[in-house]
Amino acid sequence: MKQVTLLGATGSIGLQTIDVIREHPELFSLFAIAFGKNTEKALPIIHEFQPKYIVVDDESARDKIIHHISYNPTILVGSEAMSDIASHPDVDIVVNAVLGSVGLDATLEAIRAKKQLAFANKETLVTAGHIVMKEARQNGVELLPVDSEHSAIHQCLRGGKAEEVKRIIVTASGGSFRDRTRDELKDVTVQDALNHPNWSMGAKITIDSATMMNKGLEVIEAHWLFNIPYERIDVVLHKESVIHSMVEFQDNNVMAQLGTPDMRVPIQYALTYPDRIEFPAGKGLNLMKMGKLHFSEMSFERFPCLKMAYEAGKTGGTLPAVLNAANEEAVHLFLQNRISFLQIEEFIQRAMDEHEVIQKPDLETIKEIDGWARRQVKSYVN
Ligand SMILES: NC(=O)C1=CN([C@@H]2O[C@H](COP(=O)(O)OP(=O)(O)OC[C@H]3O[C@@H](n4cnc5c(N)ncnc54)[C@H](OP(=O)(O)O)[C@@H]3O)[C@@H](O)[C@H]2O)C=CC1
Ligand SMILES: CC(=O)[C@@H](O)[C@H](O)COP(=O)(O)O
Ligand SMILES: [Mn+2]
Repeated sequence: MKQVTLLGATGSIGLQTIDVIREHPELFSLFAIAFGKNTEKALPIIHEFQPKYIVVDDESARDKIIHHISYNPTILVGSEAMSDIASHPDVDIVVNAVLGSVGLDATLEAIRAKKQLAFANKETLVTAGHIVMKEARQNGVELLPVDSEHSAIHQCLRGGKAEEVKRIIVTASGGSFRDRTRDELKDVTVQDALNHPNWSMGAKITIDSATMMNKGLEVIEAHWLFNIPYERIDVVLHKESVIHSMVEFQDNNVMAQLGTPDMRVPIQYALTYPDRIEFPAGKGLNLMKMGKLHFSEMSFERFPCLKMAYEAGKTGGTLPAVLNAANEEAVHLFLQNRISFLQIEEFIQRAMDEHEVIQKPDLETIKEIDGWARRQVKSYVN
């Protein structure tokens, strides 16, 4: 029986991880959970699985749950406690499904404690990929991707050697506004942007899909996970999200991974790796029913966020941390109806332009710059 720590239990990936654990009670036990503020979603999980440790973001969340619990878990508050449950000696697998760069310390602690790490928290790798991957190498830990594209690439690479890879082809659905021109983006609403054509996901990543920043973050994530230079990572528009990504090898063979848009599939893959087991609650892919699959060229003019991400990734140093933090803050402001959709990209570009890049930053510098970028973006609104 594997003991699991689930960070971000109340989110979209968190709840789908719970589904996978529920399907396989003989394999997985929920040892610890962390979440932010959503006590309504947390309480049913706590009642059903009775995790030994519960970590919440602040005191008010703890006060809301404490009188509804009928056993004696340890309840802790704050990000340090999140690192503690990610590195607890009794834990076998850590699922990092927290949103944003706030997941960074817990990722590093899980790696240092040599845990099997099922990894959804892409912002961590964008912000501090060089530090995370160095720790992973030193501790002999492989990050098992949960992100559907990276799970696809991981599966395509199985048995292959990195030097045999010609390029990675990451597929992009195009997001909520894929059929609109830039002119048609001026007055779009939050509600419009949250309407992803294929996937049901958390709010922030759904907005990232609409701006194409999600793909930008994923290009940087792929660079770090698979050690591939940016020049050999391409993005192609594929509106059905059936091919989750592809790998082209030196001999022109192309491996693709296909499946229904169901995140429980890559989550289970990361939990059971290197084995594959049944997932009775899922549906198989029916290509006859789909009929056709479509592909078209990506445009940096239509989707400038992708261009910014390539630029940040290639420049390296602190620029990806600025890209990520500025994006997190701008998306937050858009979700609060305080800025327009097109101001998201405008604010990210401005923060990047105002930043003087520091190469090979340490963790402290990264955190400082992350804070700086967030303050800059907030200041653009006033
Ligand atoms: N959703 C998807 O299908 C996919 C998501 N991903 C990645 O997975 C990650 C999670 O995404 P998603 O599930 O959509 O996001 P959600 O917004 O749905 O969930 C985020 C989770 O993180 C928790 N959280 C946020 N801040 C804190 C904090 N300071 N301390 C502790 N917990 C915190 C939230 O708690 P609470 O809500 O209780 O405040 C919630 O449980 C992201 O990095 C995303 O890019 C990747 C591929 C697909
Ligand atoms: C499910 C998943 O992994 C998301 O990151 C998804 O890929 C978003 O789709 P697009 O960014 O391609 O719209
Ligand atoms: Mn993805």
